[in-house]
Amino acid sequence: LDKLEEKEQTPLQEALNQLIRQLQRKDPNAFFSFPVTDLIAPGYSSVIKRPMDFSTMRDKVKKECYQSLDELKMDFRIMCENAMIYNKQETIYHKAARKLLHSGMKILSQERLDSLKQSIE
Ligand SMILES: COc1ccc(OC)c(-c2cc(C(C)=O)n3cccnc23)c1
Repeated sequence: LDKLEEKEQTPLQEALNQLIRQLQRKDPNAFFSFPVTDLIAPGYSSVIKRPMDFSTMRDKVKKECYQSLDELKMDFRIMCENAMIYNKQETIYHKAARKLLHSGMKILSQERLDSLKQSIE
């Protein structure tokens, strides 16, 4: 297919996109929607070696970079931990990241992922 023709989503891609939608609802300020730039966060790229955000996750789903649901969980954890490393504890970003990580780990619990995996096989 050339670039313009949409490819059919695999069951794994559908499950991944559904999880990302559920996780993004826990980020109402959209602090995690797009990559953090050095413009809005001075020195960010020299502190954070593995940047991650929801738009990058969506791109990775589209490019079939994720081979499992657990790989999405790893990127989600990295995204939240990055914010808790770069931003000091008292900042809104650090607090938002801790809260997002907590609620996200429920959405990505082993039980939830195991039952989703059953439905994908
Ligand atoms: C104030 O509105 C926005 C809008 C988008 C943002 O990141 C995509 C952020 C943002 C997001 C972050 C994070 C996630 O560390 N951040 C850190 C320092 C300064 N700004 C941010 C803030």
